Order: sequence, then structure tokens, then C-alpha cells
Amino acid sequence: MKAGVIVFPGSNCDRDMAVAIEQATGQKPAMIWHKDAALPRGLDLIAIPGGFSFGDYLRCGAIAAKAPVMRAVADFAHAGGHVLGVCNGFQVLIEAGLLPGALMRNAGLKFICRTVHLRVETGDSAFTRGYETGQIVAYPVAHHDGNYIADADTLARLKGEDRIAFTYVENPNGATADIAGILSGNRRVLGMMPHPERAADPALGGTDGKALFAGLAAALERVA
Ligand SMILES: NC(=O)CC[C@H](N)C(=O)O
Repeated sequence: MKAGVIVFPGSNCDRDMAVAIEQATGQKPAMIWHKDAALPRGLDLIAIPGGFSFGDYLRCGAIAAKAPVMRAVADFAHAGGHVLGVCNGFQVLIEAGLLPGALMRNAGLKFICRTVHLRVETGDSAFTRGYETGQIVAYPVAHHDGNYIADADTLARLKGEDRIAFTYVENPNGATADIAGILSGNRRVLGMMPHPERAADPALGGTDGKALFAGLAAALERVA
């Protein structure tokens, strides 16, 4: 699997993401600067990492969503490519219009940095196929704007199309329907607030995120 990790000024989980991908695939991902208008050829996965892109000015992810590379990311997604957005990456995907809804300030108005439990709501995607539907996993969260909001129609569509990937067991931020992560209509774009790449090595205190990267590697591995 050939992966690329997008890097914005203020990204701070880009290297963690690269390590998790390399551990799962045996291949170093390409690190792609936000000003690059063209992607490396032959990518199977693009990861948009967590952080504070452009200092979270305007709204989290709003400026990054207008970066030159995002046009190429949108083309890649529209052509059926797999895209993983974690935390600030989820915010960027929403601001870019690649996933529906909005990410608002946490209901408690505080930055939340701790490990939370999530329920895997669907195993039906390249991202979640390494889990059983209904499995409970522990991932860290670290955000102040993780309160996922969707209107009634969007929520009904997400539920009806089995596009809610993860929910919080105990909602930390006020998110609608306890939503922690959602899939696009073609199930190839996943945005999620919790950090699988921070739970992918025993040295980090947890390994529940490993199955996400292993599942992706298995799903996107090319037959030589
Ligand atoms: N860890 C992150 O990606 C932080 C995301 C975002 N800047 C927030 O605080 O909501």
C-alpha cells in the first residue's frame, strides 16, 4: 500500500501517522507539503493528520481546506481513493466538503486530552474491517473542537447508510448521537476525532489503533 501524509503548518501528528502507517505496511509514506498542487503518483491512501493547521485560525481546518494540495485530495477522493482524516484532519475534510456536518467547540468549552472508549459501529469499510462491529476500543482524544453536529436529514442519512464508523461510549464533547467518526457515501473517506495513530504501539500505552492500519494495509495491498 502506497500512502501519503499531508503536512500543513501546525500539523503535529504527521510523524506519528507516518510511523503507524509504516509499521502496518512496511513502507514509508510520502510526506506531502500543503503547497504541492500535485500528489505523488500511485497513492492508495492519503492521511490528513491531527494538529493545529494554520493555528486553528478562522475555524479549525478552514484555512487548510483551501490549501493547494486539497484540490488534488478532493480529486483523489472523487476518483474513489481512500482518505483518512484524524482530528484536525477530520476538521479539514469537513471544511473541504468531503464529509458532511460541522465540528463545533466542545460542549464543556475545554480542551480534552485523555483516552476514551469507542464503539466500532460498522466493520464494513477498509478502515474498520480489522474490528468486529460492536467492539469497544480505547483511543486517545486531544481536541477543543470535536463536537460533531449534523442536521436531522444528514444524521438520518448517516444512520440509514451505515456511515457512522465510531461512537463514544461516554460522550466527552457533546457530539450529536455520540458520533466520533463518519464515512463518506462510498465508504472510502473516514473522518474521526480520536487518534488511532496514538494507540498503535505498546510504547504509546495502547494498541487498539493498530487494527485500523492493519485493516487498511490488508484492504489496499496490491496484488504484485
Ligand atoms: N489534535 C488535534 O488534531 C487538535 C484538533 C484541533 N486543532 C482542535 O483542537 O480541535
